[in-house]
Formats: sequence, C-alpha cells, structure tokens
Amino acid sequence: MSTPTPEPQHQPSPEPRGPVDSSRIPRYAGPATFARLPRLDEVGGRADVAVVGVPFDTGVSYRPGARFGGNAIREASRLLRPYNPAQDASPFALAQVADAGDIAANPFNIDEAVETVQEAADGILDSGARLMTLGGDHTIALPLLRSVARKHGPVALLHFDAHLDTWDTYFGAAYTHGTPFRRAFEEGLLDTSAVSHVGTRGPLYGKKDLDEDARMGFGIVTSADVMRRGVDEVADQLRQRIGNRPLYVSIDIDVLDPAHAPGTGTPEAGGLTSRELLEILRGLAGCHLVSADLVEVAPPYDHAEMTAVAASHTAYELTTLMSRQIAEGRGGGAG
Ligand SMILES: N=C(N)NCCCC(=O)O
Ligand SMILES: [Zn+2]
Ligand SMILES: [Zn+2]
Repeated sequence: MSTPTPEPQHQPSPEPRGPVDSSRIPRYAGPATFARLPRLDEVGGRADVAVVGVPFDTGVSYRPGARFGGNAIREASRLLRPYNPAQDASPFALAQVADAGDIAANPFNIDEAVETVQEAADGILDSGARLMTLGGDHTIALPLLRSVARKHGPVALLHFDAHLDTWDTYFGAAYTHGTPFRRAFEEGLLDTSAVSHVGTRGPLYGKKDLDEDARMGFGIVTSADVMRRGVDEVADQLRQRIGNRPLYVSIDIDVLDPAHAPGTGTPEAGGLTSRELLEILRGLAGCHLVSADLVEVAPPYDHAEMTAVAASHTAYELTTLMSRQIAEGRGGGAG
C-alpha cells in the first residue's frame, strides 16, 4: 500500500498581477481596462476585487448616456499610477484587482436587466471577490445591494449623491434611477442604523420627500454641511456611525458640482468638489467596505474627460480602500 502524497497545506499565494507598465508600453496603447489592469480571465478568473461595467441607462428620468460611463472611466483611468500616496498604499500589489468586463443587461426590459445584474453580481461575490461596479445609471444599485445583502446580510450604506433616490415611483415604474434606495429599504437590504446620504442638495418635489426619507432611517449630510463642517469632521462622523458593519458605498457622480462633473444626466448646482469627495473617501479607511458602485457618468455631456477623470480617481480610492483591507485581513502591511 503506497502512502498518499499529502496535499500541500499552504499554497503560496501568487503575487497579484498589476497594471501594464506605462514606462514600457505607452499608456494610450491597447484596449482599455480599468487602470490598465489584467482582465479577470487573464488571472484565472480569480480576483480579490472585480471591476465590472454595467452599460445600462434605461432607468433615467432626464438625459440618457450613462450606458457609456463604464468605458469612459476605463479610458480615463489609463493615467492612474500604481502607488496611491494619499493612502500610502499600492492597491494593485496588495490584492488582485482585475477588470471583469461588462454585464450585458437588456436595454428594453428594466425588470430583466435588474435580474441580470443581480445574477452577475452574485456570481462575482460568490467567487470571493468584492465588487467595484462602474455604471450605468443608479437603478443598478438595487440589484447590487440585493446581491451584497444576500452575502453579508443588511449592510450599512453611504450614498454620495445630489439626489435622495428614495422616491417611490416614476410614471408608475418601481425600478428607476430615482428609486433604488426606497426599494432596498423595503426589501430589508439596509442596516438602517447606519444609512446616510452625502452631498444632497437641490430642489425636491415636496417636504414630504425628506420626511419619508428620514422615516426610512437615512441621515443626511448636505453638500452645504460638507462645506461648513469640513471633510475631516464629516468623515469622522460617518466612520463612527458605520463602525465595523459591512459597508456598501454607492457614488452617483452628480454628487460633484457640475463644474467638476458636467458629464451626467441630472446635474444640480452647488455640489462637492472632486477634492472633497476624494478626501471623504480616504477618511473611511478602516471601514469594512464590502463593495461599491460608481454611477451616472454620461460621457455625451462631458468635456475634456473631466467627469471620467474624476470618476476614475474616485474608483481608484475605493479600490485602494478595499485592497488595504484585504491585505490587512491576510496579515499584510500597508504596502
Ligand atoms: N439618480 C439620479 N442621478 N437622479 C435621480 C433624479 C430623479 C428625478 O429626476 O427626480
Ligand atoms: Zn443623482
Ligand atoms: Zn443617484
């Protein structure tokens, strides 16, 4: 009888495959993936963070075009570099981040598209990866939250947006870009002890919008609050409220002032600067960020890639937060 060969106890974890080296291959060459990272299939289908596009904008109430957002962010992200000094981390060395391509959602049937997005997100989360989704309009936050809550239970939510997106219906439709967080609340996907909007501003349909939103448990840090109180105080307060709950971050690029992000479908004056948004995100270090989306980038209204550049840096900060946390969980250093 032969002795079976013992299974190796500790598979050495392969070094993450990072971006294409822009000192050897010009950064404008070749097809665009997020930050010039490998595609998911190039790393054996396994990643710690999967960046996925959702080219879908059938849920918008005003200007369409966010279906082109993901690819515009990928194009603008060619200029990102591998070391993030603001977080003192090399996100793509700390963990495997890969571009998982696009989810092909039906543009003519919102209900079906919502199911498709959830199924695709379930598959990615079940593989052990966290999601960094590039939208697409804000409708997609609902299936993404369904998927995340299926894995983690009700999640804390930080929602950066000019808008509340807790309205009930538009033209009788329940799934739109103005309604995802009301549906998420109704479905019990949110840990209502830690749900906040940040950057809210602009006209509403009536005061009852705010009353209903408050009844769902949302806190609001308005755009003017950020200006008056400053980013450090705001980030500290948010971090304290979130604690160690699993956190989902949803960023509608229209949280930025149209001067910083004109390429979006429902712009509102008086928004955050890109500097403020990036700094608040950096202040969330240490939170258990399980997944995030970045939506509403509509390139047809953009100029000089301003919006897409702001979005690419926003996604970079979010993936850095995730990578740092993954590395810390494995006992790694700051990188
Ligand atoms: N989620 C975004 N971007 N916009 C929601 C605006 C809904 C409305 O037109 O009232
Ligand atoms: Zn919005
Ligand atoms: Zn929104």
